[in-house]
Order: sequence, then structure tokens, then C-alpha cells
Amino acid sequence: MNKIKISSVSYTNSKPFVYGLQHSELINEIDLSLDIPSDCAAKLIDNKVDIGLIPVAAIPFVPNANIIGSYCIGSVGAVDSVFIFSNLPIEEVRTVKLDPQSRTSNNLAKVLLKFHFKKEVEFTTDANADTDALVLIGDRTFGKKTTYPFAYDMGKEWMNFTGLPFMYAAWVANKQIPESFVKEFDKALLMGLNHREKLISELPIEKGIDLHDYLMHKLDFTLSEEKLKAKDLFLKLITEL
Ligand SMILES: C=C(O[C@@H]1C=C(C(=O)O)C=C[C@H]1O)C(=O)O
Repeated sequence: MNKIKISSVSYTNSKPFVYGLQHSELINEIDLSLDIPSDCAAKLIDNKVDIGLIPVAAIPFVPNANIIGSYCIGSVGAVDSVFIFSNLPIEEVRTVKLDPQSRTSNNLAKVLLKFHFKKEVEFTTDANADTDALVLIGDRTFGKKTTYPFAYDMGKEWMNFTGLPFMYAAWVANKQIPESFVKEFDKALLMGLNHREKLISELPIEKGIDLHDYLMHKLDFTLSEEKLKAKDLFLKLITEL
């Protein structure tokens, strides 16, 4: 049988999932690559992989997209790695630089600025642009909370706005995946989540982030009804931007 091709996120947030996959029997049946989120999405859209841990904002662009399994990358309130970092208070921000590695959080920034903060701002993808604020996600945010005058945690702001948790990335397939595989896949992911304490003890200490708090409490990996509701609302709001 051909191996099932899977693209997972290369950031610390996904290490429990990767640990579970790498330490299960399933590793012999899959071809696992680790990519930045925008590449996870591109690979799934281009059918270079069968399953991807992809930004939820990219789901509408995946042919035959179906969310599989019981886990995701989410948070119930603050997440500690998805920020608008700013030189000015949000009320005064006029220009925002987007993060090329992101699909969800760039759109989340647009949704929050328009519907929550009620601001019309200019967005740019030009890496060299000098802007009032910028979107940044993943490990590159570690330690930066205190280097900018203002740091807006978008998981927290989404909660303030909607009262809902948030789902940043979901396991999505672009074709029907056998149920028996999904069952084993879920088992491997859960095993990884259950080994977080061990995994954390082996991670290098990062300045400016409490990795134990991040992986055990800030991130919330359960694909709950509430997170699905948040995903639907988020995708609807994107169409109204
Ligand atoms: C919590 C995070 O969630 C993520 C944010 C994503 C995005 O903005 O597109 C995609 C995948 C996840 O890695 C993070 O990267 O810090």
C-alpha cells in the first residue's frame, strides 16, 4: 500500500502530535513532513499530501476538504504565540504587516481589527515595510512580548469578541481516508498529548515563554463543538471583510 502523506506544522505547538506519530506503529505507514503552516496548506491544496495540519482559513481552498480526527491546534482565550505586536495602542494603528508563514492569524487580525476593534487599517505583505504593527505567529514570537510596547494576544481578543475558544489549525484531508486509519491516527495523537510532560522536559529552555504553561494550558488540542462553531463563525466573517 502507498504511504499516506502527511504535512504537520514545524512549530513547537505541534511537537506533541509529531511525538505521537513518530512513536507509534503508524510511522511505518506514513510519509511525514514538517512545514511552516502556509506550506502545509499549499501542499494539501496541490495534492502533494493527503492530510495536513493546515490553517483553518485555508480550508475553503482545499478540494474535498474534510476535517479528520478529534484534535486540532486551538486555545480557550490567550494562546501566547499568535500576536499583533505594535508600536502604538491598537486605537492608533494605521498600518499592519502580515506574517507570510500564516494563513489563519493574518485573517484573524483582519477580522478582529474590523469587527472587534472597529478599525480600517492598511495591510501589507512587504517584509521590508515599516508599519505601526505586525502579525507574528509560532516560535518566532517567543520572548518578543516585552520587546514591543503593545502585544495583543489574538486568542484572547477573539474570546473577548465572541466568547468562544479558537481553532487555528485542523487536521484536514483532501480525499476520503479509511476510518481504520483515522482511528489509529487519533490514538497516536492522543499518545503524544499524554507524553507532553516528558516532551517538555527534553525541550531546550526558551527565554520569554513558559513552555510548560504553553503546551499544557495555553494551547488546547481538543476539537470541541465550540471550536467548530468558532471556525464556522471565523470563516463567515472572512467572507465579510
Ligand atoms: C497557535 C498557533 O497556531 C497556528 C497558526 C496558524 C496560522 O496563523 O495560519 C497555523 C497553524 C498554527 O501553527 C501558532 O502558530 O502560534
